Parts: sequence; C-alpha cells; structure tokens
Amino acid sequence: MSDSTARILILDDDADVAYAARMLLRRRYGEVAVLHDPAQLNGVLARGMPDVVLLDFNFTPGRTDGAEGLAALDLLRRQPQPPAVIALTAYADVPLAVEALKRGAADFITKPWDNARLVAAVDSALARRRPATGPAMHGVSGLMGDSAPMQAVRAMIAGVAPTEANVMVLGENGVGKELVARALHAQSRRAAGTFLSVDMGALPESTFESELFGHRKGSFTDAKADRAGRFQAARGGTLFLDEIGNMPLAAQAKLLTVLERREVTPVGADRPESVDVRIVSATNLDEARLFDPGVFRADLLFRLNTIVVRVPPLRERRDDVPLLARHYLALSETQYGRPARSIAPAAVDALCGHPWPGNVRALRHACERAVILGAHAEYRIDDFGLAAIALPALAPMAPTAGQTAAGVAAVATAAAGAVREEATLSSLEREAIAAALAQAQGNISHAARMLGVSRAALYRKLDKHGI
Ligand SMILES: Nc1ncnc2c1ncn2[C@@H]1O[C@H](COP(=O)(O)OP(=O)(O)OP(=O)(O)O)[C@@H](O)[C@H]1O
Repeated sequence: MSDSTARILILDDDADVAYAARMLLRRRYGEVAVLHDPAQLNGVLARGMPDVVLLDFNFTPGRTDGAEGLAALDLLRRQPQPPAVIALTAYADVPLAVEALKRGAADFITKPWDNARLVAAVDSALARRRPATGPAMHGVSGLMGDSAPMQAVRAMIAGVAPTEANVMVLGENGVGKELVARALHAQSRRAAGTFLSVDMGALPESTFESELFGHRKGSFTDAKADRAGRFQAARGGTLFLDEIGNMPLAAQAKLLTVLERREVTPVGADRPESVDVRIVSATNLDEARLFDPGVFRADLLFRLNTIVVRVPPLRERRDDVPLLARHYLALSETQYGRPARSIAPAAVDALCGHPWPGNVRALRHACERAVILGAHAEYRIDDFGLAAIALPALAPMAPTAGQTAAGVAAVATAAAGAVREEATLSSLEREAIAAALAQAQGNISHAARMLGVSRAALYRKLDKHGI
C-alpha cells in the first residue's frame, strides 16, 4: 500500500466532524476530500473513485434512522470498483453498524472516535483493498528509487523485516522513514495485522499514558468509557513510534518500562495486559544528539535500536530524482486532470543538482506546483519554484529553545535583508517559516514549536508556500 496515492472521501454533513477527520488523515494519505451532501455523491464518483469512504448515516437534521447513509452505502457498493466503506455511527447505534456491515461496509467507527482506531481502520481498509503495484514500486511499500543507497536500504529491510527485532529508522525530514517502517511491516509475519503510526512528539504529556496504554471508564473526568490505547490497537501488528526524538524524558521513562516488561497497564486498571506489537521507531535527530543523555535515555535507545536503518537524504542519491519526479508529476497530472507532459532535459539536470533540504516530500510538493503552474509543452525548471525552496538552507543556525514566532519573524527579516516595501503578509509568513526551519535545522517539530503551530499546520503551510 502506498499512502501517498491513497484517496479518502469523508461524507459527513457535520463540518466540524469532517474537518477533524480531514486534518487527521491528510498527513497520512495522498488526497482527503470532504463532501457534506450525499446527493452530490454520483458527481464526485464520476470524477474519480476514492479508495476509502468514511460515511456518516444521518444528513437531514432530526433524522436518526440511518436510511440516507444506507442508501449512499448501497450506491457505493454498486460501483464497478467499489471503495472500502467505513461507517461512522453514533455511540449507541449498534444495530445500524451491524446493518452497514451486512451491506458491505468494511468496518465501523463510533463517534466521537479514537484517532488511533480511525487511522488503523483506514490503513487496514486500504491494505485489504489494493496492494500497490507498478514497475517503480518495490514490494507493497511504495518506496521508490533504484540508486545504490536505496538498494542498500531495501536489502536491509528485506533482511530485518522477517525478524521480530525492534528497528530504529534514522534520517532527515521527508526522506521516507515512514515508508521504510511500512515496508518493514508489509514484509514481516505481522503483515496481516495493523500498522499503526503514532507521532510521539505530538502526544500531550498529560494524556500520554491514556493515549498509548488506554484507560478504564471513570479513571479521570473525561474517561466516559473504557478505551484501548495504541499498544492495544496495534496488537498483532506493528506500532510505528514516529518523532521519537521529541519525547520528553518523563515520557521516555514510561515507554521504557513498557518495552522492558512487554506489558501495559491502562490508566485506572489494576492489572497489566501483555502487549504483542513490534516496535519500529523513527527520528530525524542526528546521532550525536540521540546519544546525548540529556536528550534521549541511553537505556531506551538500546531497547529501540536493535537494528538501525539509515535513510540517506535525497542529495546523496541524486540518481533517484528523475524517477521520483516523473512519478509525482504523473500523480498530480491525474489528480488535477492535466495532460501528461515531459520534463525538459535542462530541468531534469537542475532537479538532480538541487540540494533538496526537504527531501522527497519537498520534491513531491515541487512537482505538484509544476503541474498546477507549468504553462509550457514541457516542464521547465521555473515551474518547480526551486530558488524559493533553497531559501531555508542558506542560513542554518543552532536551534534556540523558547524562540517565539515574533523572534523567528525578526530573524527571517534580518536574514532576508530589510523588509521589502512590497512584502505581503504571505511572503512574511513564508520567510518566518523558512527561518524557523533553518534554525531548527530542518526539524519540523522544533520549527512548529517555534512558530507556535502544530506539525500538521506547519505541513499545510509548507505545502501552501511550496517549501
Ligand atoms: N523512496 C520514496 N519513494 C516514493 N515516495 C517517497 C519516498 N520517500 C518519501 N516519499 C514520499 O515523501 C513524503 C514523505 O515521506 P515520509 O513521511 O515517509 O518521510 P519521513 O522521513 O517519515 O518524514 P518526517 O520525518 O517529516 O515524518 C511522502 O509523501 C512519501 O510518500
């Protein structure tokens, strides 16, 4: 399965619910669209079939019988290549969920949902629906590239995947660490189980244990029902602990205890439950920082890094650039209904020579930009917006704790010279982001913290500015 090509449709009349689901899923999957009215479903399907539909069941205010959702489900199931449907039902509406399953829904989720559960349900619906194929893809991971360094990474994955060893994936932002983790899962004995990804840097310290280990009803004010944590949700599968380098030390101690004992105690429970998950972790910290005990506990590190897979930055495997560019151009051409175009030879050379501080993710965004803005018969280098992409790499500085957004903006201004009179709000935002990234040495989580926004919000802004 390749997350970057997965298309998800959320069909829910509640704008807040749809927005929350879209924000959650957008980082993981290629395209996440929202539709509020089932009457428009036919038109949307005619423009392209999603892989997974999250389907609400009541659209007209006051209706609770679920008939509108069941009709939409029937319509989806009648398509020549029907998407997998995950029913979104109210907490108590078990009969409706059962009816949806009988009519072909792949799964159901009760609202309000548990994020980990929802992602796990989408992942497994995708995995069941379509194994990724294609000459450039390898295995079922979507990990592309035939350069010598990528062949070495792939050989390492093939050797390590069938073992139960914990694996730590190292590499800069956007190099493909999550794809490596997915490849490890897909080639392991746990492939039929869940692959569950958790952003450890984004878990609030106050709910860390409840999110990871689950809780019992009544164990704290908001604990209205028993809830499984990520360790339980990934049972029999692989738990991908992303951004492990951003975990506070106190949380590291709790994680260490679980890994040592191989059991978790849900908050409010009086006895532990055994855990059956394989742990794959990832960080963009360089190894000097990772081995600094002030940043990361050595005992936890040794639990996690039985095997280390290093994913090289794109500038060290330039041979992969043309293949990746063609793949992502083709993907965006399909997505935006644009004609297929080739890349001018000079543009291929320039793409290969670019330093790509944001690695494959940045290349992907640059290709999307070229498809949208390119106005010639062939893609030219200007279409990719590369001069702008290089900006963050110009002034790398040591990260500064507690940096404020205003401070970063000021540094951006200094780095870029005096504020130009014609500078727009948007260009100031772009400069602030570029400066924050430079100061954080490309670490998205640190840059997001400096700017006072979430990682997901920063990714959206990187997307918007083509950084
Ligand atoms: N080898 C590759 N082949 C195809 N696509 C890739 C490859 N490497 C990365 N990508 C794409 O680049 C984007 C970033 O990949 P991924 O999320 O795996 O990187 P990451 O290293 O985990 O990033 P971060 O550290 O920011 O979380 C995704 O859209 C992914 O599909």
